[in-house]
Amino acid sequence: MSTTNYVCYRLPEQKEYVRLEQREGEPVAMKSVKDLNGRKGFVFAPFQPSEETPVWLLQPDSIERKAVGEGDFKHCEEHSNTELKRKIAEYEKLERKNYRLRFGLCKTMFKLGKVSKLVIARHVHEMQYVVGDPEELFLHACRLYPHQYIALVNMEHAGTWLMATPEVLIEGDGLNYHTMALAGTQKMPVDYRPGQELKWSEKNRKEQSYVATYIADTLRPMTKTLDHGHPHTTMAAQLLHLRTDFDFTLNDDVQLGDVLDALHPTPAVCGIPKDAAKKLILEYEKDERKYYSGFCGPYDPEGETQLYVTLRCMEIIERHYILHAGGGIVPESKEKEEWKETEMKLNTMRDVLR
Ligand SMILES: C=C(O[C@H]1C=CC=C(C(=O)O)[C@@H]1O)C(=O)O
Repeated sequence: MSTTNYVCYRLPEQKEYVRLEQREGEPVAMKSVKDLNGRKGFVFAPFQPSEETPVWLLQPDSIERKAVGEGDFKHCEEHSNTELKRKIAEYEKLERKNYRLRFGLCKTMFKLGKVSKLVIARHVHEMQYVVGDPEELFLHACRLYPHQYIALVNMEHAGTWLMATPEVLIEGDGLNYHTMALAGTQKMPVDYRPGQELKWSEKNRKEQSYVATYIADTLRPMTKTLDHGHPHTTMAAQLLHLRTDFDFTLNDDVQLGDVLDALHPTPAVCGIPKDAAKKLILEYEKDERKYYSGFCGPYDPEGETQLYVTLRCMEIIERHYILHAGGGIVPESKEKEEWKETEMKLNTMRDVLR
């Protein structure tokens, strides 16, 4: 499927999307986020850079702006094969058991004092849908989720990924930058009005405050100015999250790649303390996260940068889709509720398929 190197992205609230293609040569593969210093292009970075999953930088020789339009999406067909259905049911049982085990392990790590927050993720194989054209799926996602950042990344060596994410990692114009601490989740009530404030549990507030504190502590030594607002409710497809916004300008000797290297991965996708949490995640989700919970978007330290965290996403592989979603676990978390939360997050991509 991934024979050409192209990306399509649509910023929140926009009616147009951008299609970038690199026909000459290959996207640059980098070993670390810091290697972005002095470069520009479209970045596709993994949770943890490695030989198999480097940081990619696509440098387009074709740039098109196109209307999303109305369009009529032909939904993916479902396989009717009973043997496949039996396999899927078996797989789902195993996946449920596996999550329970990892949640238990998380609680042990809290008791041992190794971590105080850990994001555990699920990597779910959906095999019952017959694959459609990824660009059609992208357009369908744009129409379904007008308030999200939608991106389709198709790179020969990274595969084909589609996302509808609410989380900005860094956006700015070369001078003024913005980021957000996004965490805590609840289902959006049917009568929810945009801007409406809701009650948030102590558990959700704590989960989000870890992210806000981490961002403030990380940015403080790198920035000339740093301002932040209060945690408030924000929408993401069928869900609500808690969010704190940060605006900042960089110290003269700090480059944007250094800031990304310091920030990523935030406790919204990793944990606290960062190194211990990352070590546990790499131990238990070694080959699975890949580009999920990394970041992607246009990057130009002297111009426009719009980098988002790769959440509510799926990898499209010839015969099936691998959907990814995780959630922050703290000692107060309850297993069944956390499982339900990951199901709701997975539904963002499932709803694009069904
Ligand atoms: C890790 C994910 O979401 C993060 C962003 C918002 C809320 C989150 C939470 O409530 O756990 C996560 O930190 C995901 O969607 O896979």
